[in-house]
Amino acid sequence: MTRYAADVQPARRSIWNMYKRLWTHAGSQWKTMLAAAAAMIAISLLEFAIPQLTAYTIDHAIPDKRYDQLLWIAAGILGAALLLGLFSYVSSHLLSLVGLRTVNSLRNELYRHIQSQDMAFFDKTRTGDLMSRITGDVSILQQLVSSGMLQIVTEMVTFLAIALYMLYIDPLLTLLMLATFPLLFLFTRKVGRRMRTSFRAVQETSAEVNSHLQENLSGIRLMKAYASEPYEAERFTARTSRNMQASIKANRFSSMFSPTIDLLNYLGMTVVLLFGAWQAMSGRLSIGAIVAFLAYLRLLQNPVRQLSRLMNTIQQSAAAYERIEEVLDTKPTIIEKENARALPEIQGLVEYRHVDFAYQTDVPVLRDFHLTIAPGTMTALVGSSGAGKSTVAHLLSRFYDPTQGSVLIDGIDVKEVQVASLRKQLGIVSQDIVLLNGTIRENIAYGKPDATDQEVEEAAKAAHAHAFIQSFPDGYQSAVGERGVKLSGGQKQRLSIARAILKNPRLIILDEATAALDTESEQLIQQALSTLLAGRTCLVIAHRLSTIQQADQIVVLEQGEIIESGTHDELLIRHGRYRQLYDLQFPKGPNHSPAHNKEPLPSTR
Ligand SMILES: Nc1ncnc2c1ncn2[C@@H]1O[C@H](COP(=O)(O)OP(=O)(O)OP(=O)(O)O)[C@@H](O)[C@H]1O
Repeated sequence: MTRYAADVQPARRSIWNMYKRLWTHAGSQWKTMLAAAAAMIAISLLEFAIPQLTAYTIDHAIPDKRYDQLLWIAAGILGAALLLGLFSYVSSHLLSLVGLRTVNSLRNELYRHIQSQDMAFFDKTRTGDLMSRITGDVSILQQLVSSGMLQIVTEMVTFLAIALYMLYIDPLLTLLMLATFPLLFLFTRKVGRRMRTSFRAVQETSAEVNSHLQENLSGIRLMKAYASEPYEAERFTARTSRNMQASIKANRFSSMFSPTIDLLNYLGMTVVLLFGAWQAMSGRLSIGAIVAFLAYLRLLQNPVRQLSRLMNTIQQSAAAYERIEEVLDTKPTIIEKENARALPEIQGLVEYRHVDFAYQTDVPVLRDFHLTIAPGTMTALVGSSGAGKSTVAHLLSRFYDPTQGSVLIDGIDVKEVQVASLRKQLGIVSQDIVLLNGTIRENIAYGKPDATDQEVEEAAKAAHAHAFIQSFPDGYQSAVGERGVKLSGGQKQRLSIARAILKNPRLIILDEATAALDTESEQLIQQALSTLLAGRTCLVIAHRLSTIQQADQIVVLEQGEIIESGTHDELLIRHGRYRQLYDLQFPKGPNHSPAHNKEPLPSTR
């Protein structure tokens, strides 16, 4: 299971941290909380008043045969009951309001924090696990805020008030009764810890189920293509079983809790009854007083019972909070400098200065990578799979930072500028095309949300996408399903090119698609790319050499090192690795290759 922070906080500290964090989100609602607290105090007062009326009836109204008072007493009890109902409604409504708002605010903080993480974080984190932290774990905290935060305080106040009153009435009896409370405290502490561990296991296994589900459903085509449904069902069942076992264990603890508290409470009641009866027999206590005392005892035990029930919520919340805090404690390594300035409008000079890079510290991916790309020219990176081509592009977008050396745009180190100002000026067309749920228009305008309809249409025309978009009944307003399943591969690519054309960046990173398309679609895409690349600085990660022959510079990369570079013609003459790759792709020369039926990317010089 993923642990993000160095380690999990010790038990008590994380409860304290949890309250502190919740307070930062709930603090602004202090007025609502105050109103809820007032309603809860009113409830306590009314609960205190009702036994007083009972005691009065038994001790005075009945012996004195005060028929005239019965109606008043009944009215008093009913009135108090009505008010009790009203205040209960008010307090529970206000508390759930505070809970929902707090949790909403915490969820948004968590989302923003996750968004601010660097790519290295997302490389090692499962999406389903994050989703379950943002949804499931945060929701668990809502229960605590709604029913717990304030209730804890009011129950304690009620407890103290009643205990003081009883001490005043009969100190000895009260002390005897309170003797069971240390036992309660010890029990709660001991079981509480074990409860938290078992709740944590429940939440972790449930995150496992979520992750598995998320990965499985988004790979549903693969699963069906390989007819692996029974295998996947079995793997899913294994995860749900682990979750069920963990829940059963956690339930065993929480089910044990209430009966034990009740047993200890009955112990207290037995003491009161026996001692009180003995005192009444010796004439030191009235019957009414014993009845009232027993009623108060119930009231005194109520907060204890509530607190013990709350213990469940607190431990479950603490376990959930630990998982939330682990994410909140992670610090991105790609951090903007405090005085970072916005990257000025770029001309397009790109320099890699002696760059070393590793995803994991012990596996170097780029070694002394040194490259200059002049403004408005096209540089193509070629090399075997895994040579480090995409990594070179990632460093330019500052998805990662070099371990040595630097990456500069127009002479400015990308580490010195605000990340957003850098990425706003980059256009990335990747082979892994992501279309978001929304309309075609929204997808094209993703990099420029304020674009006019005309601008969107022009970009689509330039990307040869306008015709197919118009053929849909809803045109630009057509919805694109999850990952654009309603579009063909070539159509998706043209949409992503239209998106980049509309953004109009000076610098383009093009991760060429490897998947072969039919000739017509391929030609349309190459034409769209010609429009996109013309006049801009382009870094092309090339898989097919047919498309880059006009590049101003071709860089051959092997195992993270540049082994040769030059123009297509220069490299062919050199008879090195490029020539080797070229001969592999075009065994009988480019004109005989089926792959060559494509328009080469333009020279941008
Ligand atoms: N996110 C990552 N975390 C760890 N290692 C990675 C990550 N991305 C790539 N690598 C490793 O870095 C090396 C270079 O990968 P890169 O994707 O840059 O190669 P590439 O030349 O673009 O390959 P391809 O042509 O197959 O796309 C590979 O060994 C790869 O396994």
